[in-house]
Amino acid sequence: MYDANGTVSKATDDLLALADDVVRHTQAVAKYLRVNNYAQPTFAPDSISRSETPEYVKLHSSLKQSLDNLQYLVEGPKRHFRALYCQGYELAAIQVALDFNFFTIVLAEGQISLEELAKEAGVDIDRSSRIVRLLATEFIFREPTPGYVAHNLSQYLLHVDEEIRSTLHYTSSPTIDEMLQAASSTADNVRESPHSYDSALTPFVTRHGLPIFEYYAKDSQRSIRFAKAMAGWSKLNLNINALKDAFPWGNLKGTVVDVGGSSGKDSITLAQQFPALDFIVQDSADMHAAGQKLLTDDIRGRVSFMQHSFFDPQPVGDAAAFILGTLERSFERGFEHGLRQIDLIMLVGFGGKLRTEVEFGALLKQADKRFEFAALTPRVL
Ligand SMILES: C[S@@+](CC[C@H](N)C(=O)[O-])C[C@H]1O[C@@H](n2cnc3c(N)ncnc32)[C@H](O)[C@@H]1O
Repeated sequence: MYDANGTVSKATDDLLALADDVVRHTQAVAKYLRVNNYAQPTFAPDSISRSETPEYVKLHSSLKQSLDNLQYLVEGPKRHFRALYCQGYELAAIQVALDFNFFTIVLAEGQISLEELAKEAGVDIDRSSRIVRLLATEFIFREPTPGYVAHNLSQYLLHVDEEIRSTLHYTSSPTIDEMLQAASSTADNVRESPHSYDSALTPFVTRHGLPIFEYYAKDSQRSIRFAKAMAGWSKLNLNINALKDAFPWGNLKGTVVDVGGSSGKDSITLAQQFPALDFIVQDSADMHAAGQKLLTDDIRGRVSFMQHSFFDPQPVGDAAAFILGTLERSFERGFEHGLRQIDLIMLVGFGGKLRTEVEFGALLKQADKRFEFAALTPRVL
């Protein structure tokens, strides 16, 4: 199977050796949690949080790599494709559950009969039950007694966190037809322009007829959901400690400009931590409407929103720093799957790509030679 450099490693090309690796890495994870007084994960519905320290992320990544290799070796390519091929149908089930509010109808406590769920959702019991039962195999719902549905860990998270629910919804819902539909037009888009691509002709444009942010500019409701989805996306991906630690924010004084900062989640988090700094979040008015709701009293006076397009000259001339929010870090083998997914999201939605540190530095210099590259924050872990 594959080692840290992505090459085939003889040492682990053996079922029992891989199983040993899994045990060894699991022991390391459990020990780290114990020594640092973190709770051990359980299947209890509210066992949601996991440590976000760089040490934990590294241990988790090693374990995951061994688990993935072991699973692949056990199932082989036929079963692997069988599972991959069916993922679209699982997303379809999630779409129905999101559109018909299953995640809010099934409460965080107790259980509800499938009949009642179907009635409240306004969907027949036959299809409601089938959707729930497929999602129960994905740790989303449970059927503790026949005919009754209760939350599982993932449903609990979706029930209590509207931002994460929005992230899932904008990615997968057919009624707000966005990213999943755009992704399904990727091959058509490549056919339209097989040898080059740019931000004007993305799979999103192929599918929806106009670029993503023009699409949002025409629809306030979807735009606000997108802002919430960005906040949820940060929660799913961002190692907030890494963002805080990646740059000596404490040494700065003055104003930090968060360019294309959406609802300002990054700025809000940093403002809570670094009281000497003010933040200006630049984005569209709809993103700001969503951001205003996230402000807490302790930082209200230090985080402001400015409607500004990054294609126009930067009006804040004396900023202490600029945050260019969609930075991703260069690949590390353990994170590669998640990063490669982001790379495709960038292609589908924006005609963009994931850049390594070197590529990003070159891009900044191309924009203006006076830019100094300060730090690349690990955003996807
Ligand atoms: C992918 S989101 C990233 C949000 C946030 N920076 C983060 O990293 O989570 C890109 C953001 O850029 C904003 N945006 C797109 N075109 C823009 C423009 N011309 N000027 C300013 N912001 C823009 C979008 O509204 C959106 O909020």
